[in-house]
Amino acid sequence: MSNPVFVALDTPDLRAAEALARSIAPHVGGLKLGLEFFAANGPAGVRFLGEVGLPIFLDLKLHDIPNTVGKAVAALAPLAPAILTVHAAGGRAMLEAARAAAPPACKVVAVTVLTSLDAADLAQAGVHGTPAAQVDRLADLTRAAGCDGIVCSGEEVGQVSARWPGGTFVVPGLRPAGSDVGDQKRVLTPADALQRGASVLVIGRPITGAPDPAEAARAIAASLKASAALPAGV
Ligand SMILES: O=c1ccn([C@@H]2O[C@H](COP(=O)(O)O)[C@@H](O)[C@H]2O)c(=O)[nH]1
Repeated sequence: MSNPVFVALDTPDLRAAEALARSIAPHVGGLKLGLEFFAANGPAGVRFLGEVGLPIFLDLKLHDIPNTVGKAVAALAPLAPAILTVHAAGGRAMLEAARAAAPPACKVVAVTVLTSLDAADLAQAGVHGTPAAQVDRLADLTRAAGCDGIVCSGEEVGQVSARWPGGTFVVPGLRPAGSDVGDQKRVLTPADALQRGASVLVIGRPITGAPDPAEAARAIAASLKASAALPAGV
């Protein structure tokens, strides 16, 4: 993957998503479509944006019993996503069912600890310890289930990528220095995350909410090159 940035098109508006996608396409490596977009536009919307010509990351964060998740993944397979998310907390059998039902070319990655959560949030949910410890536990479970990688924050990607050679490490919660973090709690800059071992950089509002999204995407790509984190020519 040359340009690791997948832009999160978090909008229910199909035409707005298309316009954004086309304007930033030269500066990103793929499009991430999540719950907001999928709830409004469904599989037809995914096919429509597929015509932009960039890899599609379906971020649906599936989390249910193994039978249900397996069948949902099978139903999504004709959309040929490059990446698909499930929740690692769904357990080993659910992760195995997702991997078995996905096309071989689709990377199935499991969300460990959402980047909008910190240690206090985890404690409220009965998980005591640091986000980093929980990410490690769920990464081990995901790997044992045969999935391709995980979603974690930039704070954990260094430790977890060192433990899992060949894994795919998807990192959201990315903010260029000085930008608004919004609802994210575990954040890092895109260049720092890449240098720590991220494979895929998920960036939404810093691009889509910018006055000039194409310029914001271009500047982020330039920051990756400047930090020597991205191969020349990208
Ligand atoms: O732990 C996670 C998992 C997924 N996301 C998704 O990434 C983007 C982030 O958007 P920003 O606007 O850059 O904050 C969004 O689509 C989330 O659903 C995440 O943030 N954290």
